[in-house]
Amino acid sequence: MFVPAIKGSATEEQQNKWLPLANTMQIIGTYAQTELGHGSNVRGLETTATFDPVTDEFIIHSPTLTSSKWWPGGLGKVATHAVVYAQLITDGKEYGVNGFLVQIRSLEDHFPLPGITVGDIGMKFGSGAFNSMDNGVLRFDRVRIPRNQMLMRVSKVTREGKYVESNIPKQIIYGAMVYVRQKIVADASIALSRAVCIATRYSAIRRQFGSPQNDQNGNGIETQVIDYKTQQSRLFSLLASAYAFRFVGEWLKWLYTDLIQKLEGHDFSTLPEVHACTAGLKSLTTSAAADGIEESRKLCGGHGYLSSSGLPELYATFVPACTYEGDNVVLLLQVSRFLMKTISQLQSGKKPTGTTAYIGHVEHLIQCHCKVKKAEDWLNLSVILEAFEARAIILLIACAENLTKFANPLQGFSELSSDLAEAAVAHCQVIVVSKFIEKLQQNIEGNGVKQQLETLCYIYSLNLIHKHLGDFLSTRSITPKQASLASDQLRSLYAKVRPNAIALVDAFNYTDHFLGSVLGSYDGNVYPKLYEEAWKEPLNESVVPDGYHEYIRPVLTQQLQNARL
Ligand SMILES: Cc1cc2nc3c(=O)[nH]c(=O)nc-3n(C[C@H](O)[C@H](O)[C@H](O)COP(=O)(O)OP(=O)(O)OC[C@H]3O[C@@H](n4cnc5c(N)ncnc54)[C@H](O)[C@@H]3O)c2cc1C
Repeated sequence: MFVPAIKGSATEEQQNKWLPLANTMQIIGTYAQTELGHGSNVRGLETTATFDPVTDEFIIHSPTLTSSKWWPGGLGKVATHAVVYAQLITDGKEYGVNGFLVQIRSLEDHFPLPGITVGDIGMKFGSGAFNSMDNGVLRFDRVRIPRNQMLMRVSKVTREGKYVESNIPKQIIYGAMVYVRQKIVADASIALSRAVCIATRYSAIRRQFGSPQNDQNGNGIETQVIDYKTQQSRLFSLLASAYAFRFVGEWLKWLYTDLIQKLEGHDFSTLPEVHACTAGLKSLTTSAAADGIEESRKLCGGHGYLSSSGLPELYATFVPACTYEGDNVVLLLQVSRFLMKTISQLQSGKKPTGTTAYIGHVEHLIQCHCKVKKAEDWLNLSVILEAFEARAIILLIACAENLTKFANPLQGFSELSSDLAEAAVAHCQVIVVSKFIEKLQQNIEGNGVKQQLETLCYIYSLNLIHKHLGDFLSTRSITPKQASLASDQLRSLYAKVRPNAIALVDAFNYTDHFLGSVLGSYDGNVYPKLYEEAWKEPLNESVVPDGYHEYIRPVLTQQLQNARL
C-alpha cells in the first residue's frame, strides 16, 4: 500500500523522488492510516499535521492515546518510512485528512527518530499465519517534516500556508484502492481454490460406511465421501465459486488497466463505477472465500483440524482480508450508496453504464417473468442472468422507495442499512454471474473444457438461488415451483461434475509445496503421510515427556497412596 499510495496521491516530482527509493528497497515503507480509535471512519482520524510557515514544515502530532497509529503492516520492526494520514491544519483551519511522507527510523542504525515511538502490536489470530508480519503502533511527539513531504497531487499547501485544491478530482486516489482491492479479489480466488483442492482430493480418498457393492454382512469397500450428495453439494458449490472468482478476478485486472489508461487521458467518468465495483467484489469474494475455507476444513472431518492439513493456517492467514482494506460490511454500504445514486439519476435520464447497465432496463426487469417450466430450462445462461438482474433491481428499487419515507437520507441509510447491504450483495452477484457467462463466450481450448466450465457456471448460479431463495421468492423473480426445479437441476449438475472433480482441482496446477497439506497431496497418499507427520511433532522427541517427574508422577503416586489408605 505504500507504493500505490505514493503513485495515487503524490505529484510527479514527488513520485520521481520516492518511488525509486522504495522500489529498490533503499527505504522500506508502511501505510499508516488506521488508529487505535478509528479505522473505517477515516474522517475521524485524530493525528494532526499542522503547517508552520516560519520553518516551512509540517508538525506531525498524536494528540491522544486513541490517535496512535495501529495496525500498519511492517511498521513494528522493519519500516523506515511511512505514508501517514493526518488532519491537515494550516492558518488555524482544518482541511481534512491528507497523506504525508514521514521518516520514522534512522537509515544509519534503524533507531526511531526523535519524537517517534514505535513498536509491534502483539500476537494475532492463529499460532502462525499473520504473526510473521510486524503490524505496528506509532506515535508522534511534534515531529517536523519538510512541507514538500505532504502528498500534493490533489491538494497542496503553498509556501505562504495557503491550502489549494488542484483541478484533478479527489477520487483519483481511488485508483490506488482499486489496484489493491483487485489484487485482494485475486488472492481470494487463490485461497479458496487451495482449500477446495485439498478438500476435493481428500474427499476422493476418505471412505466412510458401507456401499451398495457390500455383501450382506456389510463387508467390502466403503463409500468414498465425495460420493455422498451432501458432500457434493457443499464441495462442488465451493469449486464453482473458486472458478467464478478466478474469472471475475481476471476481468478486474483488465478493468484496472483500462481505468489507468482512462485516467492518464484525464477521463475520470468511470472512476465511481469502477471503485464501487472493486469495493463490492472485494467484500463478496473475501467473505465467501473465508467461509469456504472453513467449510473445506469441515469437509475434511477431524483431520481437517490438524495443522498438517494446511487448512487452519490458510484460514488464519486469509480471514483478515474480510477486514483490512475496508471492513466488508462498510464496503457494501458504500456500494449501496453508489447504487442509490445511480437509481436516483435514472429520472434525470442518466444512463447507467458498465456493471450497472442492467439498472437502465428497470421497466423490463420488473415486469419480466422467469420462463423456466422444467428442470432442464434452467440450463440457459440468459434465463439465469435475467433472474439475478430482476432480483437485484427489485431489491434496489425497494430500498430507494423506502429511503424516501424517512425524514432525511442520513436517518434512512442508517435504519435501512441491512437491506441496503443485502441489495449490494445481490448487485455484486449479478457482476460475478455475468462475468462467468462472458468468460464462456470466449474461445476456450481443450476438449470438453468449456462444457465443464458451463456446468460450474450453472452450479455457481443455481446454488446462489438456493442460498438466497427468500430474496428470489419475495422479489417474485422466480416462483416456488421454479425454485424446486432449480434444486432438481443442481442434483444432476453435481453428478456431471463428480467424474471430473479431481481434474478440475488438478487444473489449478498447485504444487504440493504450495498447498502445504498432507490431505491434499497430488499422489493421494494421505494416511502414510499423516502418520509420518505426527512423528515429526517435537512432543514425540522424548517417549516420557519432560514434565513427567514434576507433574504427572506426583499426581499418580498421590492417587496410589490415597487408594492404599
Ligand atoms: C491483518 C490486518 C492488517 C492491517 N494492515 C493495515 C495497514 O497496513 N495500514 C493501516 O492503516 N491499517 C491496517 N489495518 C487496519 C484495517 O484497515 C482496519 O482494521 C479496517 O479498515 C477496519 O476498520 P476498524 O478496525 O476501525 O473496524 P471498525 O470500523 O471498528 O469495525 C467494527 C465493526 O463495526 C462495523 N461498522 C463500522 N462502521 C460501520 C457503519 N458505518 N455501518 C455499519 N457497521 C459499521 C463493522 O462492520 C464491524 O463489524 C489492518 C488490519 C488487519 C486486521
